[in-house]
Amino acid sequence: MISVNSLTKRYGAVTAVDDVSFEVKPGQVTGFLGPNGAGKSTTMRILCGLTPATSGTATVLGRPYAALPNPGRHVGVLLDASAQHAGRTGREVLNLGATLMGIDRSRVDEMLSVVGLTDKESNRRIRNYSLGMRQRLGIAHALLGDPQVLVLDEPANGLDPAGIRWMRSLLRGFADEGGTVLLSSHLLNEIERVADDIIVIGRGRIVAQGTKDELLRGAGTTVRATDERALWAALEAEGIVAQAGGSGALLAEAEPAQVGAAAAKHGVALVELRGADGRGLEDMFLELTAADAREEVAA
Ligand SMILES: Nc1ncnc2c1ncn2[C@@H]1O[C@H](COP(=O)(O)OP(=O)(O)OP(=O)(O)O)[C@@H](O)[C@H]1O
Repeated sequence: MISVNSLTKRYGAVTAVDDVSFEVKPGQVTGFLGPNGAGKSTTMRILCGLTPATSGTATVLGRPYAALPNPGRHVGVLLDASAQHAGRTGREVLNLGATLMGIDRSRVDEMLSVVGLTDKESNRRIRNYSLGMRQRLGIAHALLGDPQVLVLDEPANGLDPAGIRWMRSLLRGFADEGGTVLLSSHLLNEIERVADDIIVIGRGRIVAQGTKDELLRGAGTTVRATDERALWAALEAEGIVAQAGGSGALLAEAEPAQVGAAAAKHGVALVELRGADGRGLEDMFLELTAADAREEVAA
């Protein structure tokens, strides 16, 4: 469990994180979504004790990260895959991690195989790794201590499509076994495909949070009948507001079950009944991104 309460971080005149609160539950993948510069990394750095907050609190498993005994055994962190010593081999980095955490070195081989780094690759120096290989090594490092919580900042960066798919199934499996996952990305599509819960951040503030279904579900119901006039009348009689949705369909401001019941009550045969397309999240995210892009151009 991760808990962030009224977290604020200011760098001089810049408020990178502005009164942010959210919870990340076990057994779920929570996507932390926001355009570049939204405050994702800063929030995660505070959560992992790398940056002090200006105000507010962030706890993992009920304590600030720094107060966890042997934190690597509880929280796997990947914030910057390129932050490892470039002159060390991947295997050396993992061996060092295992020693620091007091873990048997056999776990190193296990994790190398989980992330798909071959023996030969693991013995190369990190300066010769591609970004995708660095991400894989970072994930191996995060998983090394067999933690209950994973905090991953843009882990899919640099991975090829097969790598991204692999990462998704790894995170899904981790959460299905009861693990807690906080995963950041600036790509809606990436988050949409793996997350159960989504937190959207823009300019340091949370602009939306909820389950993926809640956020992606559009308001209302698309409904179509062979007799359009009868459908209008049935909805009106039941006090359901509707508007024309194009091609004979109506967009009703009610849940599909209510709309279906209204049609049945008035003997109207339906040919289509479904929740309206959820474009709300994408529109909101594009607005955030567009506003930031405009600012950058203007600067
Ligand atoms: N050390 C720092 N000093 C000054 N400003 C900073 C510092 N770190 C971050 N910022 C600013 O805080 C804001 C949030 O940055 P942050 O890196 O948290 O965003 P992000 O959502 O992780 O972006 P990205 O997707 O590009 O990684 C930005 O305006 C950034 O310039």
